[in-house]
Amino acid sequence: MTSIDLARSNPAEPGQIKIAPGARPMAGAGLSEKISVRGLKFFYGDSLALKGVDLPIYERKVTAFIGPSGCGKSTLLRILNRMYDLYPKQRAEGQVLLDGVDVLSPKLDLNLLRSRVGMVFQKPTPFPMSIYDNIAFGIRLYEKISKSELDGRVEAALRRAALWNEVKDKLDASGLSLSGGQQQRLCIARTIAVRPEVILLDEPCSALDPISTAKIEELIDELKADYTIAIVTHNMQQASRTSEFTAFMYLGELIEFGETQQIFMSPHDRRTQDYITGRFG
Ligand SMILES: Nc1ncnc2c1ncn2[C@@H]1O[C@H](COP(=O)(O)OP(=O)(O)OP(=O)(O)O)[C@@H](O)[C@H]1O
Repeated sequence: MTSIDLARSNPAEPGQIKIAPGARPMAGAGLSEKISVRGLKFFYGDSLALKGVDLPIYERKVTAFIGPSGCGKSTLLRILNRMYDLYPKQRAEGQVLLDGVDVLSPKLDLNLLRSRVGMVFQKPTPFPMSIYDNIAFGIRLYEKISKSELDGRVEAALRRAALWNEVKDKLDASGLSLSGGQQQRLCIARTIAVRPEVILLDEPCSALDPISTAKIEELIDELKADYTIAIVTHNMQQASRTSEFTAFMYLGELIEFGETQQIFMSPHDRRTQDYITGRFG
């Protein structure tokens, strides 16, 4: 019995999560859990922002986090590579297993974690340096390689981010001289360059025009062949176009998780339905 069957045969009361914690939709269909979020709570000081979230994130699939403003989407995403660690008074409880290893462990090497789990932010954030160095910077941080190898890695990352043809003749120009959409692809190239396994995208298109947005969505579609991707988005069409799985959150809780088509076509929870049909949020 899949979690979706479980939810159908055992309808939840309002306020309950409708899938069994840690359940695996389509289990047996070749899915492997890259990240397992278990009983995750998150505190900003004394304020509880995540109230015990259980969620699988499947390998080489795109998982979208959706829900109204303030429900905890970005908080959840930022936990996956311990970004919150940069801020005092923020703390997580529970487990976030990456290939079975708890990334919340205080003993974890955070540099290594962030090379395995890369992040792209809402606003493009190129470093104030050349296009070439934007990509090379991260590689140099983690590896000692020759100049020609480095050139190859920079080119490969820019190609993979569908930016090479637009920048190959001006690699020395500042990353900040690019358009917003190009800057965001530069940030994705920078993330890919260090060969992560997971890419976290926090509303990566919200500052972009429709053409740049379409390019990023195409890119996400290509990247999922090699990477596990989690994306926070306010754009329901974007969630349905880009993701295979969707997690709907509300007031710090995971209300419903499942295959994107199921969530959008036949959500089990009234709140999910109300949100995706635009009744609130
Ligand atoms: N730095 C912070 N200090 C205190 N509370 C915070 C902080 N950042 C977020 N919160 C609170 O945590 C809750 C979840 O916020 P979060 O940013 O994760 O929501 P979100 O779903 O990503 O929202 P949005 O869609 O508006 O970006 C909110 O109640 C928010 O006010």
